[in-house]
Amino acid sequence: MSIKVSNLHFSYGQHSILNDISFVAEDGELLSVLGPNGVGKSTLFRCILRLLNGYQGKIQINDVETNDLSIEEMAKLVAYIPQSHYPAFNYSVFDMVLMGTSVQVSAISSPGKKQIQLVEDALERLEISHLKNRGCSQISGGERQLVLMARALVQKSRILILDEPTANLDFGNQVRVLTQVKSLASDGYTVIQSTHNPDQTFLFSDKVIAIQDGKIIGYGTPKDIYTEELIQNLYKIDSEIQSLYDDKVRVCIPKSTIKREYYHKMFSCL
Ligand SMILES: Nc1ncnc2c1ncn2[C@@H]1O[C@H](COP(=O)(O)OP(=O)(O)OP(=O)(O)O)[C@@H](O)[C@H]1O
Repeated sequence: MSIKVSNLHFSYGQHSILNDISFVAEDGELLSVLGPNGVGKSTLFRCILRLLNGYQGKIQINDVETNDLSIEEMAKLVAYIPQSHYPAFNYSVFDMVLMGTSVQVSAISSPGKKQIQLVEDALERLEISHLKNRGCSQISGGERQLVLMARALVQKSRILILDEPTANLDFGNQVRVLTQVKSLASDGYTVIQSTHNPDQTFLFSDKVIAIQDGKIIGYGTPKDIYTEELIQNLYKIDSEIQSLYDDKVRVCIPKSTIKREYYHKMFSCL
């Protein structure tokens, strides 16, 4: 299922945020959105999810404009996974995930065997079945992020939008969550995520868009766009990008963190 954004402009009042944003995310693609704080990544997601109106341009899912779809139709097509947050109610993990099936059952019927099986399958897929009877406020941030992903999976929407899925997670949980995100894309889901980590973006994404000052300043495969110039333009950081393992990995090193003489010694022998 493809999602296509064409010439999108959005402003909060007089404050222009998104300026002529165009990109496509195809079936089975993990597209990452990079950009500094406050650049408009969440605003872009809110436009796609129809939580914000009043934008100019087109947002299409499989060539149908999202404005022509009802909220129910949108929920069947797109699942949103917000940044991990502390839940207001201590629902069990099982119940929290079960809530994702509400798109498939009518308002007056209760979830049946099919929905319960869906929940069991999603918990198993994300390797969190052992947590199913725990309260959502009694699990870790990383586990909670996986619970939110399981809830999105049972919604059975083929497009997943994740707002900084690894925010506040330790390194191990970041890798676990991103590995699951990547595996969902490999299974044919169309996945769009925002992120603040360029190295991980390089490692896990199929495509990247980089936004600065409301405009796309980089769009393509990670290999094409992950450069020192991009890091300078996005974050105003002078960096050295090192390529490892036949360019399967790139690591960004801020030059200011390396002592001058050590820096020269280290890189003159490469
Ligand atoms: N409801 C709102 N009304 C007015 N301005 C807003 C509103 N929501 C966000 N903004 C502003 O719009 C800009 C973009 O915000 P947005 O949350 O989309 O950025 P972001 O790229 O997701 O940031 P971050 O990486 O920090 O999460 C910011 O300057 C923010 O202050």
